[in-house]
Amino acid sequence: GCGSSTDSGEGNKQQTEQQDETSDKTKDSSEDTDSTQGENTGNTLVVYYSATGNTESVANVIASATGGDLFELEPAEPYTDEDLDWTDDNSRVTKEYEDESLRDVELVSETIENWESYDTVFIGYPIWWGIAAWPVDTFVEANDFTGKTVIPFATSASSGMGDSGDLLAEMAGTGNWQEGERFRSGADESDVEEWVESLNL
Ligand SMILES: Cc1cc2nc3c(=O)[nH]c(=O)nc-3n(C[C@H](O)[C@H](O)[C@H](O)COP(=O)(O)O)c2cc1C
Repeated sequence: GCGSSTDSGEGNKQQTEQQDETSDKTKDSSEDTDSTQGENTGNTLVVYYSATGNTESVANVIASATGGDLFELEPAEPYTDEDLDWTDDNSRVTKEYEDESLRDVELVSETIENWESYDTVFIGYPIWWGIAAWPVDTFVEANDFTGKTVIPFATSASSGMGDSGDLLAEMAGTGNWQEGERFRSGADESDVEEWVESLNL
């Protein structure tokens, strides 16, 4: 079922400052990060969108392996099985694929509590038609990744990462984006763990 695990309370949207990369802001007067420091070497966040659970499984393994926090991106209007039927010319996902202007998927929440405290951000998604499932676009466009290491990951039936990571990096415009990794839909936990270890975070 769709995750109801985030009960961060609706309506506590922090202001998302939309900043162009020209502003060299050195002020950081807002020390509102509650004690997120501790246990781990760095603060890791695992953000993901998953329509049918495959990417979620990988995200869970990454979070366990890194001690990171999980955040599920939830479309305000969730995709039903019918919506996801790519064999149907009239399904929601097919229409969105064919008309880029329809891909602005509104999310339940696109801001993260204590965003400043994370220095490594994993971003996970299913591959749709060779690119990242577009619900993640909204998140990527809404946040400032300056100073963060960003590591994309994906699940797919057979396609590789393709340009999905590069396209997201372009959309973000900020952040130190890594190459990332694609896993098959039913990836073994051990494969994911090995990959995380290889990153030497
Ligand atoms: C609309 C749609 C398009 C897809 N396009 C591709 C594709 O281009 N290549 C591929 O290998 N798998 C494709 N798939 C399969 C998904 O990438 C795969 O099932 C993935 O693991 C789903 O992740 P999720 O369970 O987290 O949503 C597509 C699935 C859907 C629903």
